[in-house]
Amino acid sequence: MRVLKFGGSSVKDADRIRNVGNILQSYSKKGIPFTVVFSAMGGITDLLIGMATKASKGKEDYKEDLNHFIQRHNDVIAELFDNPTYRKEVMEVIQEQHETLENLLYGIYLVWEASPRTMDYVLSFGERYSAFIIAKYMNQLGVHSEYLDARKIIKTNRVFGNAEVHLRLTYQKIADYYKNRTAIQIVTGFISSTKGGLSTTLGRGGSDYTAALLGAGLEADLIEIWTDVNGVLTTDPRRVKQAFTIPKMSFLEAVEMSHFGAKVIYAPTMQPAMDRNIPLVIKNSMNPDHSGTYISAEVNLNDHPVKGISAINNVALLTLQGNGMVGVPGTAARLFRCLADAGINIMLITQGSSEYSISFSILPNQVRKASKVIQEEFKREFERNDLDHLHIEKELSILAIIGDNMRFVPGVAAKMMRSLGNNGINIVAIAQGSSERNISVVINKEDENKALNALHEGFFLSDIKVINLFVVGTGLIGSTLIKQIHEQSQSLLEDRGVEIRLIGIANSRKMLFDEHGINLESWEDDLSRNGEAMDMSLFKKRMDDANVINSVFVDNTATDEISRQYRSILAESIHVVTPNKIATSSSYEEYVNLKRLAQRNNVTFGYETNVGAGLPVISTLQNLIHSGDKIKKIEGVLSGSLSYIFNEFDGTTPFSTIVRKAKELGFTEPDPRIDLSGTDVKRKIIILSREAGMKIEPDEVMIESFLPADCMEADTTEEFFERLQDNDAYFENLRQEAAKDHKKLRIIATMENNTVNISLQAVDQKSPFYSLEGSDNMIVFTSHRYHKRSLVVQGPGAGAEVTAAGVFAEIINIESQISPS
Ligand SMILES: NC(=O)C1=CN([C@@H]2O[C@H](COP(=O)(O)OP(=O)(O)OC[C@H]3O[C@@H](n4cnc5c(N)ncnc54)[C@H](O)[C@@H]3O)[C@@H](O)[C@H]2O)C=CC1
Ligand SMILES: N[C@@H](CC=O)C(=O)O
Repeated sequence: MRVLKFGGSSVKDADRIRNVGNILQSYSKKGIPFTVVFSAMGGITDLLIGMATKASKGKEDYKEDLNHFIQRHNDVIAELFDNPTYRKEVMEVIQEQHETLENLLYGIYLVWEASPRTMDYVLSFGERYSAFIIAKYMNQLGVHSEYLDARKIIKTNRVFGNAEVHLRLTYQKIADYYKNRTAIQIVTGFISSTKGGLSTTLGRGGSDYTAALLGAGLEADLIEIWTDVNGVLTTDPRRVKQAFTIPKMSFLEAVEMSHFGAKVIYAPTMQPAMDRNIPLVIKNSMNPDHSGTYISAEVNLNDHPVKGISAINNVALLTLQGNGMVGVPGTAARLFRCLADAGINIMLITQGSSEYSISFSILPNQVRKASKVIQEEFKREFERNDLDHLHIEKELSILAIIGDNMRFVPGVAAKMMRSLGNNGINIVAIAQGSSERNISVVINKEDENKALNALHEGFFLSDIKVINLFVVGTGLIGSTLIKQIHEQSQSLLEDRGVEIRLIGIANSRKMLFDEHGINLESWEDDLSRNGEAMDMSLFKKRMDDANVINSVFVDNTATDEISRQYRSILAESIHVVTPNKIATSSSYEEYVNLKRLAQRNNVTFGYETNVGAGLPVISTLQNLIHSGDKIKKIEGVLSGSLSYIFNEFDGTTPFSTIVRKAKELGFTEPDPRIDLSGTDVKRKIIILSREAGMKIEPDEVMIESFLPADCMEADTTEEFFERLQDNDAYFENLRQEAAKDHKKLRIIATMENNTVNISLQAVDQKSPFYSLEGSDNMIVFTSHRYHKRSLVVQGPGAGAEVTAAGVFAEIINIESQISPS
């Protein structure tokens, strides 16, 4: 025998009832013996409570609710019953019930009173209507069924509203009633009666309880709870899109999940089934082919250690602390006794072994009462300052990871903390029972979504890591980066299990957000058509509000308006990756602070492309330093554009034309004066010197300008080019002077003996810089370990493809940092 139970959502209208009818018909055809429990149609119980409450306050508009109630049922009957005989039969009975309910409510309205006893009777109408209508409908479908009012078989005490069942008597009555019955029994959920026949109700989760009682009384093989989701999910699917059905779980795991907000099953009411070891299955009436979740006593040691993650949204944490607690037996007992006496339910308790404080969480609406009873209980201790003030924190959430197998696996708690910590989520309190089936943390409510996603990714989706990008700057480097990500996204997913989602994008004019990911093909059109005006503080707010895990901010601009924001972005535990050199080459303090901030918040501050574009210059230097080497000298051609310009400058083409070409090829800065003035090289050598351990400020770099002064005085880029053209002869002269001695011109930056300088030099064939080509950079590190022969990094040091690829690589590398395993 199976017991099936359908909740209100499965029978909320005629369509849903037809759907349930099809399910039951197929069971009947397969010859599976079963009985079915029904809740009231979705929303009906609330409607009944509302109308009775209004009537008890003498409000006449209860009648509107009543009419709505009557109309909903009449409509369902009209839709379901095409057979006139059935329809007439049903309507006659229902009409009578309408009148009884109407009279009952009128009585409440007259006496201005609805006692819990009366209320239970009013509520019984909901289930009685639904089960009766469905029983008749099943007969119309040709399935021989009978309506069973559970008040005949479920007997309780007289605690109206939340009655306690006389189990033995009830089981006996169930067994007796079902003996020799051939028709399928269609039973009212939630309602019961006293031995004397007064209507009672079974409290929260009541229809599940009815199903469990029937299961136990009939010694059923299986109890099927039919709802509107595919079983118990790993977590709340409204918060975590990747949540999926847990195929199997133990009774105790189900109990833990239900305590922590999984609404699918109210496990305490399942006790009768658990006592008699009757498995349950949670299924979706809108998707009957889905196997749902099977819940039994069995614990499979091969199962994943964590089965589910649940959350209790909005709790308060109270902390009682003070020296007067240390080593004093009975403090905890007094605290929890006074709270229990006040009817305050405690959801989580934590106490450090120092015994200095006890923290516990309760619902926020109980804080005032809890505070009052604690003040009274510990009045003397507070007066004597043995206890500090009661500390109250609100706007918190409890998150719990749940699983039987956690107790066999070390490192689960560590993984939990790491997943949260890597996403900048502060843990206010931690609790783990010695059953090790549940580890709970208290966090700020505003972090709840992010935390659920971080944990879900950490425990269930370690095969796929999502990186959420916020990109500012869509010029040469920005647009090339997005193109590269688009081209590479499929293989990144397949080969590395990394999904890169572009959540926000902006240029100097517009910004656009989509938490599901901006289309990487049409982003340009979408941004210009649908984007809103760019405002960096709003961009940051949107980024904070999105509160997504593994967030990476990418600055592809050349402005300090954006780089000034890194501090606050890193402080929010958002990774920063940038080819923009302004922050790292500004004051030493800023450079150090940003690095520290990133470290403290466990995020990447990635600026490898600041020097040498896509070449591994900074990482090579960092590896030398981290492994204990000491840098004696850095010498380099650090500008890709200047390298290109001087490599091309052979007398056949004027200097200014080559500079224009360098800009067209994407080698120069957006403003080429930054390159030609030596500022870009200065920024790079500052960064390298700092990485090598030197505390250098920008004004300490000695730079020999090689540009005629009038060029630098140009107001616009175009004017700059014109003045450069006027000076073509000057540059040609410099070139010829060098060429006379078989030398080539190079801008070389040097750091040695705590001094840094940049100069235009004519180098001969013996110099490593002589044979550079294209936009080559060459950086020569001389160190304690590399003193006979230097370590050299050489290659193209500018250009959209190589630079964007360098930025891309830093983004991908963040994956290893977010990997929780
Ligand atoms: N071109 C190269 O080879 C290399 C460039 N870089 C760096 O890459 C960065 C980007 O260079 P490009 O793409 O060539 O520049 P670009 O001028 O082509 O693009 C800059 C982008 O930033 C946006 N932008 C400017 N100010 C903004 C603001 N206040 N708010 C929002 N967006 C703003 C612009 O709208 C534009 O989309 C620069 O910092 C440059 O130094 C670094 C290494 C190599
Ligand atoms: N403008 C820069 C580009 C890389 O930083 C250069 O010329 O090297």
